Amino acid sequence: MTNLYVGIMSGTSLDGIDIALTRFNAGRQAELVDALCLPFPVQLREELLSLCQPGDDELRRAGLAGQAWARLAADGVLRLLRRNQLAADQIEAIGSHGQTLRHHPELGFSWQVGAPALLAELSGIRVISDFRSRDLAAGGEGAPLVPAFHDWLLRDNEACRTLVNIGGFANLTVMRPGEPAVGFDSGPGNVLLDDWINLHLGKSFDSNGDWARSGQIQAELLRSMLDDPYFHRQGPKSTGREYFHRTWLNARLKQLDLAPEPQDVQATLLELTAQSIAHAVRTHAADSEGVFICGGGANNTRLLERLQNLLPSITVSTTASLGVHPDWMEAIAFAWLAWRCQQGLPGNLPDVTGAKGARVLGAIYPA
Ligand SMILES: Nc1ncnc2c1ncn2[C@@H]1O[C@H](COP(=O)(O)OP(=O)(O)OP(=O)(O)O)[C@@H](O)[C@H]1O
Ligand SMILES: CC(=O)N[C@H]1[C@@H]2OC[C@@H](O2)[C@@H](O)[C@@H]1O[C@H](C)C(=O)O
Repeated sequence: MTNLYVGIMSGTSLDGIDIALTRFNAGRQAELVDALCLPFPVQLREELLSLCQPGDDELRRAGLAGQAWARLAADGVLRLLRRNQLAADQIEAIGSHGQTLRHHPELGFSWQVGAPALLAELSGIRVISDFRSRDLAAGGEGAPLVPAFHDWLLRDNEACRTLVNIGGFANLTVMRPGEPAVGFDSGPGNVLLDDWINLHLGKSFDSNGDWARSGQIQAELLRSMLDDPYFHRQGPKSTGREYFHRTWLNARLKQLDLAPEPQDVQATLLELTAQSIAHAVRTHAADSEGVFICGGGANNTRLLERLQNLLPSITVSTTASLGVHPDWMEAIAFAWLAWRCQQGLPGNLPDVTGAKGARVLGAIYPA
């Protein structure tokens, strides 16, 4: 056994496919051997984004987009193997999340495309996929799943520690000594920020939060957004593009009869992300010795500054200070979920997702 696993994640930001080659051992260690990110070709990104909303001929288009996703992922896996001089049969399994097109825990399903059988065929490696549906079948949200990995790898037995993954959406993991971990999606992370800057400046994201920094926070708009019941609901809870989207923002601008400068809206959206995370930390993790950020949002210096400001008594840093590169945490987590499945071990935390019990997650597509 090589204990080598590949984790593949492409999240709700739709920026690209993250692939992490990882070695696990029973000593609760995850060694990141190598990783890469494959940006989506523009057409595939647009198609996947469009498939996140109801549209024409969706089933055929989703079938094709899933295959294109698998071909791109397989190229990345093979590239990673080549540059590490590894053969396919040296990899125990790939853990592939796929691309979420719909997340409806209230209806009992969460749907990811990513043609896992094709990925197994093209890579010659066993693929484990469809990680969310067993948790949903057991009455859970099917998300967030990464808290189980955070808990396995980064729990501190002496002090309360909080991890926040800021991707398209943001999720929290609170680990308090002697207690089960708490975790949930706090709300939007970068998704509204990316959409707004794309609409006004044609950029895919607001590098370092510089554009947001140039604007003025609009108090009335911020209050109206923070009033949304999602932020006040108790967990288990998870969310997605079905709920927080451009129309959600536009409805508030319209209702308040506001037409702020675009950079003021960007500043307010960044503040929404920061305040919703800070609220979740204050409510569930006020005694944390530290808040550690991972995901693409860890690169947004303005967002980190605002979080530190809103949480003056807690040190805010990134998971780099815990030895895990913030950009690869989620991909490593999906390698870990494959490792758990291979061993017949549960991948979910029922206290986090709300499932009736711990379940082995994933469907296996042999090599
Ligand atoms: N230098 C940067 N400055 C500001 N924001 C950044 C920077 N780098 C990345 N980001 C943000 O991070 C996002 C990507 O984050 P990530 O890859 O963690 O998302 P994801 O995995 O798609 O999302 P999710 O965790 O919701 O599934 C980008 O869309 C962008 O908004
Ligand atoms: C349905 C879905 O794809 N949800 C993502 C999304 O991105 C962040 C947050 O919303 C989280 O719930 C989840 O991803 C991570 C990997 C998770 O399940 O932990």
